[in-house]
Amino acid sequence: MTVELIHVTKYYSNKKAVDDVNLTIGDNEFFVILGPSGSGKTTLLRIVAGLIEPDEGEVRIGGRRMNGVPPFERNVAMVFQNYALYPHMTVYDNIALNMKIRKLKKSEIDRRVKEVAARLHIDDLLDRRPSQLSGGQAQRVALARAMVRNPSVYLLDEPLSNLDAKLRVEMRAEIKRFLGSVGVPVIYVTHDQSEAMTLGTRVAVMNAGRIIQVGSPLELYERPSNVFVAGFVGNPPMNVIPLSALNGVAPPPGYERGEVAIGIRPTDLAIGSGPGTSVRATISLIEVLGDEAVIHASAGSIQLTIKKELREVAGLRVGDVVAIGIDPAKAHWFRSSDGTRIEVT
Ligand SMILES: Nc1ncnc2c1ncn2[C@@H]1O[C@H](COP(=O)(O)OP(=O)(O)OP(=O)(O)O)[C@@H](O)[C@H]1O
Repeated sequence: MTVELIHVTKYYSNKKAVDDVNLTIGDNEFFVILGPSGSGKTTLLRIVAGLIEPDEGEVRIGGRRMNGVPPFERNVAMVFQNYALYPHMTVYDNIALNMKIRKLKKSEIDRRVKEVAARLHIDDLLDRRPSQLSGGQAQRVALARAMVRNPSVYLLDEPLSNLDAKLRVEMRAEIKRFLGSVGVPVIYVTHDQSEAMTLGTRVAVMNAGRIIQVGSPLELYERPSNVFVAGFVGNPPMNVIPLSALNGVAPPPGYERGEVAIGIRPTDLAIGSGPGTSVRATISLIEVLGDEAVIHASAGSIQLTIKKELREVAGLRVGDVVAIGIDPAKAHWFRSSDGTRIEVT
């Protein structure tokens, strides 16, 4: 089964919430749509589900045109941000409902509910109602309900957004384990780049209704196609500095200094002099993140973010003036005019 979106556009009033999206998502793909709030991710997912009709373009599932086909005929399983469990039903009945509607045998329903509940460690919760569940338990019930269905495609809309950090990481692993090899496309929407990078076999970065770049997590990280992707993928974001503000680094061949910006990942900056050039900067903030630290420093109008292992920077204090080494071999280059990437070979 593949999911194809061909020139899909959706307007709200005269604003394009989804703007000419073209994607083909294959079997066995765990496809993540990553973008900031309001970029059109949910609208796109709902178009695949059939909950919203596009104004232009075509949706195909398994090669069949789906425009005008109601959601229940598309055989998609959707897990919503807020779980959308039926409050008056037990966990068991919430999971079983779709199979009851499809008139499966009672014994078969019972077998499948118990099997999926055991896999998701919710087998002791089957008699409870949704109001008696924690967020993480409710999330697993919503997932279980989707997983008993053998759908043509799984659609998940920020299913982990209500969980605390620890449970989110645990659930991420469970989702990857259960849905990573189901043999049908999984489309997963998130605004969290670390979730996208750990879950996705491919990731589409979306902004203002448009797909900005599609690639593997590594491709997006190593070759962001523009400044937006460079700033959205990777934590903390890449440093992007107009070259006119930086002495000692030459622009790429064929460009003037004023035409380009240099991008350097926080992990690629050196503290102290390294290969390349260096700038003197004053440390304004030190954030300790477990065994790593993020140092914020300013050099005139330039703000820099540097990420290092904690033990490497243990002696530094706010207010210290340090040399920050910028190695052009680690640089990404972007056109100042439109933010697009310049390939330097
Ligand atoms: N029913 C609607 N009527 C009018 N505008 C809408 C409607 N639904 C969404 N929009 C607008 O369409 C754009 C895309 O919204 P959408 O919910 O798809 O974004 P999103 O990327 O999923 O955001 P979030 O991460 O905040 O859920 C936004 O500008 C939003 O305000």
